[in-house]
Amino acid sequence: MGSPAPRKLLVVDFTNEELKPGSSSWASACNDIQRALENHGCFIALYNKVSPELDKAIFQAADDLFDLPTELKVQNINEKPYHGYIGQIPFVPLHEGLGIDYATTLDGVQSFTNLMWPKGNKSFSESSFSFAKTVAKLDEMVIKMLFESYGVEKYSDSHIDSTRYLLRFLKYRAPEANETTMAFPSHTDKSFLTILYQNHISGLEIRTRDDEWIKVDFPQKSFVVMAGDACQAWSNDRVLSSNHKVTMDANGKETRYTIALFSFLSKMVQVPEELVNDEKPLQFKPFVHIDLLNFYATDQGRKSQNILKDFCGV
Ligand SMILES: O=C(O)CCC(=O)C(=O)O
Ligand SMILES: [Fe+2]
Repeated sequence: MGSPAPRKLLVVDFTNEELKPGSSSWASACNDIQRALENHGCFIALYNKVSPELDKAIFQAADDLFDLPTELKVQNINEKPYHGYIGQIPFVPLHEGLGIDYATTLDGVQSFTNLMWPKGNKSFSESSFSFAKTVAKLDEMVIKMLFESYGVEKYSDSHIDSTRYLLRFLKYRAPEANETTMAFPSHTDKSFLTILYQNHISGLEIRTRDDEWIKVDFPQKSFVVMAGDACQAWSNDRVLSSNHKVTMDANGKETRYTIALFSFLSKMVQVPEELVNDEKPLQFKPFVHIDLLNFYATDQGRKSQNILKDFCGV
C-alpha cells in the first residue's frame, strides 16, 4: 500500500505563459495531473481565459434560464440519460439542472436557446457558446497532458476529435429551516472528464481513496477538473473517478450555481495497449461511451457499487 493521499487538492496553474508542450513546466504539470487524478480523481485548475465579462454573463444566463417557468424547462428532453432537465425531485428538493448537448457547436447552443426562448436570446446563446468553447480548451489541454503523462500522447488528437461536450447549468437553492442540506447525492460522473465552475457559494465534497470526504473550497474563478468513470476505464483503473456530492450550508441564504462541462466520447472507450502489462492486466473491455450511461439508467446500474466492473469488467 502507498502512503495515504494528501487531503488537499492539487492546484495546477494554467495561467503560466511558460506552460507550453516541451517546456519543463509542462512536463511537471503532466506529472502533477496524473498524480492528482490517480490520488483524488480531481484537481483545481487556475485558468484565466474566462474574462470578467464572460463570468458575469454566464451567471446572468443561469439566472435567466432558471427564472423560466417549469413547463418550459421540462421541455429540455434528451434521449441520452441525465442530459436534459432534472428537477422537482422530492428527495433532492434543492437542485435543478438543464443541459445543452453539443455545447461547443453553434447548432447545439441555438437549438437549446430556441427551445427555451422561441424569440431568441442572444446574450444567453453567446455567453453559453463562448463559455463552452473556452472551457473545452482547458479540457483539451488536460487530455493532452494526461495522455502524455502515460506516454500515449499519440492518441490524444483522435480522442479530442471525437469528444462531444454537454454544458449543464446547475442550481442549488439555499435550504429552508429544517430542510435537508443534501443538494446532490453522492455519485461518480459517467463522463470522461468534468470541469466545474461555480459562483461564490461552495458545497462540493469529494471522497478520497481512503474514504474520507473533503470539502472542495476552490478559489473564485478557478475550476475543478474531475475524472469520470470513462477516464478511469481508459486508464486501466489507474485514475480514480471519485465519488462526490453537493451539500449546502444549513444557515446559508444564497443560491449556488455550477456551470459544468462534461466530455463524452463518440468513439469506443478503450484502454491503450501501452497501459496493459503483467502488473496491470486489462481490467475493462472496450465499450461505447453512451452505453455506460444507458447502463447507469437501469436498476442494476444505479444499484451497482462498482459500475465499471459490472458494466465492462474483464
Ligand atoms: O455542482 C457541483 O459542484 C457538482 C455537480 C455534479 O457533481 C454533477 O452534475 O455531476
Ligand atoms: Fe458529478
